Amino acid sequence: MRISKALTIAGSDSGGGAGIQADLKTFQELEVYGMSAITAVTAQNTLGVQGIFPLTVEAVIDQIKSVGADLHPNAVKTGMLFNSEIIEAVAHAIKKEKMAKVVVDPVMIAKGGSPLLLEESVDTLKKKLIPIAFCITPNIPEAEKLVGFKIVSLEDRKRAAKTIFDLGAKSVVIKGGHDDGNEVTDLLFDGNTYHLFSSPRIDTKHTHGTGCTFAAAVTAELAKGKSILEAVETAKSFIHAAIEDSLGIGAGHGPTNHMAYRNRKVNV
Ligand SMILES: Nc1ncnc2c1ncn2[C@@H]1O[C@H](COP(=O)(O)OP(=O)(O)O)[C@@H](O)[C@H]1O
Ligand SMILES: Cc1ncc(COP(=O)(O)OP(=O)(O)O)c(N)n1
Repeated sequence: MRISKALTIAGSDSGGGAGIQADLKTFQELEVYGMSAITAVTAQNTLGVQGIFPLTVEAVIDQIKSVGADLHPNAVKTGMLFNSEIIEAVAHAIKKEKMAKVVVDPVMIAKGGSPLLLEESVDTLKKKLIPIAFCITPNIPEAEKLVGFKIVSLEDRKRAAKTIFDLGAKSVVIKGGHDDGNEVTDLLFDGNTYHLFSSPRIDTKHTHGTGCTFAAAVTAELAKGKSILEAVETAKSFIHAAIEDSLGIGAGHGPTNHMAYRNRKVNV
């Protein structure tokens, strides 16, 4: 059996809904072998983030090197990177290990408001990581931080996607969860064409880890050799099912159901 492999370079969420945990669950559900390099440990649950403990640059680099030297991932995802030192080291290691198909989820602030990236590190993200991204997946507030203007209309979103593309990413998905309206629309710009992916908005507070899960699904599909268009299409279906069938656990913003997409396929 020839299995596709994906590496996530991200923070650990003790609550299991976001970060490394969400990524590995998503890889597994999409039949991709998952590997991890942890950048920071968070004490976190559905009520918020109670503690953040970044790892040393050496610890992060050694994990990426170990995976690169032996297991050769077909695609890589980055999530919470927390500070400029970690961003620079991760970008350097990815290049040194010649890792391809890098999906950058530019995680900045958790839904509860806790900063998962230092404000002063946004510039490092733009200069060091975006230029090596095959795909970058900001939500609307993250895209606004990257481009420096407000995104209100679809035209603003298209302009922002092109501006981020011009920083060096090969494709850009600006997700629409933070927009309003009865539909949630994600916008993909592949350098030539703008593609829209819409679904009905699910009325729920259980959306913890949606961004991580979506980007991990894109990464898994790219690892299997799918095109960016196919990967985003599957990721959108995966996250929609995961939100719709959410587990209702925890007293706050609960996680999504990473098993939902598979269960639906099994039951058709
Ligand atoms: N209420 C919702 N109903 C349906 N899909 C949603 C909802 N909220 C987010 N999504 C989807 O989840 C993914 C993550 O979106 P978003 O919330 O913008 O990112 P983040 O979790 O990074 O803030 C996107 O694919 C988006 O379309
Ligand atoms: C360790 C860790 N990484 C990333 C996030 C942010 O995840 P996201 O998918 O954007 O979802 P919310 O946390 O914003 O609901 C995180 N919380 N923890």
